[in-house]
Amino acid sequence: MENTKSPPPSTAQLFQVFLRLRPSSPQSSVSETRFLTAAPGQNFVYVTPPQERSRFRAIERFGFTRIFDELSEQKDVFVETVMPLLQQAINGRDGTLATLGVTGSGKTHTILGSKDQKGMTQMALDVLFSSIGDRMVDHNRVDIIASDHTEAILMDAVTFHERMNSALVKTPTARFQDRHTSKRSSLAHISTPKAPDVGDLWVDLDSKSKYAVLISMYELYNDRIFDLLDDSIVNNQNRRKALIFKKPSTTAAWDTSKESKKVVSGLRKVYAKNFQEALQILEHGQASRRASPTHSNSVSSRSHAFLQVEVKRFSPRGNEKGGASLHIVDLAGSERARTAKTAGERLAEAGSINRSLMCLGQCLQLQTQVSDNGKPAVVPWRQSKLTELLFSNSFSGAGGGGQRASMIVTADAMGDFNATTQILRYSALAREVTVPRASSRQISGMSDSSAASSTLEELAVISTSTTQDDSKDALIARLIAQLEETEARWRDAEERCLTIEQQVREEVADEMEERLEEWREGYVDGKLEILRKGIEIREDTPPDAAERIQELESDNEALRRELLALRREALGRSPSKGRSGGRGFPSPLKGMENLEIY
Ligand SMILES: Nc1ncnc2c1ncn2[C@@H]1O[C@H](COP(=O)(O)OP(=O)(O)OP(=O)(O)O)[C@@H](O)[C@H]1O
Repeated sequence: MENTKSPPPSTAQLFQVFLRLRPSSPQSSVSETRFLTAAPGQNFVYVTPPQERSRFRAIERFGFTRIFDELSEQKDVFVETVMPLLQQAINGRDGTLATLGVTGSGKTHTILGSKDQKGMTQMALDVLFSSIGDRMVDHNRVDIIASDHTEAILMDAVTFHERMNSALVKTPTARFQDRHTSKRSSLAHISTPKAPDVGDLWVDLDSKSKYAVLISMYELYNDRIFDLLDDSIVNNQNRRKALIFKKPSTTAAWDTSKESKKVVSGLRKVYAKNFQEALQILEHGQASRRASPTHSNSVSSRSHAFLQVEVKRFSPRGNEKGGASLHIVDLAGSERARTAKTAGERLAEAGSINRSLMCLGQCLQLQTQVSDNGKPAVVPWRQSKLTELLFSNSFSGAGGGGQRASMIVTADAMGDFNATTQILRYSALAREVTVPRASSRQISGMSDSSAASSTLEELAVISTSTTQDDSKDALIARLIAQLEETEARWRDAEERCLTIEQQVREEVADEMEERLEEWREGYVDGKLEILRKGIEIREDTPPDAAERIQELESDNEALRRELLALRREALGRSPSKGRSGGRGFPSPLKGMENLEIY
């Protein structure tokens, strides 16, 4: 990163990237301290990690085309970002303005403004219509305006307004009507914006031409394109039909570009004669847009909204000579499910939003990079519907080269640190990581602002030293100083690595100890359980008395049978067998013949 006022433009750079800081307050923000500081007079912003992280994280510096600090007015932003694109559209080149940022960081505020201030959209329409003035093509000749609009449904603002209103009147239930009208009344500021006045601004027109302005609005919701000016869906959003983004079947006679750019087919295009008509169209379209309250923002946009302002140029006889569009895109905010406390449908929306923004981030990151062969890196803008809509609107089709798109990154200096830094990392045109020379202990001992400003001073010293036109000796001295500086940083980094390693080791040891303890407890409990079960198994159940009597009786019976058998055997062997009172020994079983056996 060089110390120029703006980061060096890259040949591959497609988007100019501006950073806008929104005024933060402890009520509206999530961080307790500021972590973003814009360097006065420079196009860099410094990100200082919150205290609890500063021990391990370096300070980052991001470069942008320009930074608008908290005090910047809507008009300041408009002059720098939209005016060149508006002039470009008048001159026949398409252009895109988009806002990117964490939810609640001020994207919609920038694009549509508030009760007190016009947004970029109202200012662009105001300047456009007041510049065209009476050089508007005859509004009764809608047929000539419609000459090449085979892919669109064209109507004038009066017809559109009538259709929208009659759709509301015909509403089957008051509930839908209420929803739509209450949504519109909450957006009342769109058509009744106050300051700032842009009467002193104008774009240069071709003095021999007449002009016509067509307005269309669509949203990309869950990766599908829906017309926001479709009156048939006023009452029932579920009847919405998704539109296709495709190459048109015919192109205008004046369009000599080799590759015709894709268009959203079947889109309603409303011809507005003046600023007030344009604002009414805008209000209707905005009321149809998906927005829901989330924890992070009470009116969070849940879709990416595209406003297309098509400027057509005609000869005094009414022949179309050219045309180009300015696209103003309000991107839905990236969010963390945990912070936004979303669930169900809201969570699915958030998933789709985050995926498309991730893809956009990749494209933005690659636009500033050069591939190995020295050529600009290929930007994969066709890989998501969002990037295809954004990039093909800006970079294909008719018209020459030059600056065609601007991205305003919005950020809250006291918002979500991680989410904001992530967006800055991929959207910034340049990035530098710096390990502060002051030790982490010194920094954490200072107040936040003094830590940040001392680091800013230090970085400024390092930066300015590189731009001096030194003699060789001075150059050598400077290189030695830089080497020492690098060595010091290296030692510092090594020290921090050792600290982290030590910390990780301690954490791992603690966890192992804990696990071992859990295992030990489990092992002892298991053993005790086994022993308890063993005791239960060995324990004899007391015999039942009836069972015991039966057992003894059967033993008794067996013994009786045995005794009887023995007696018979003994009688059979006796010498006095058959002769009672004979000679010899008296029989041992004498007298037992009549023995009763029980
Ligand atoms: N520069 C600013 N000046 C004053 N108020 C601002 C500014 N930026 C944002 N705000 C206020 O902060 C609130 C949130 O802003 P906004 O709705 O524009 O956020 P967002 O980025 O569009 O959010 P989401 O992505 O959820 O739609 C609004 O009340 C808005 O008025």
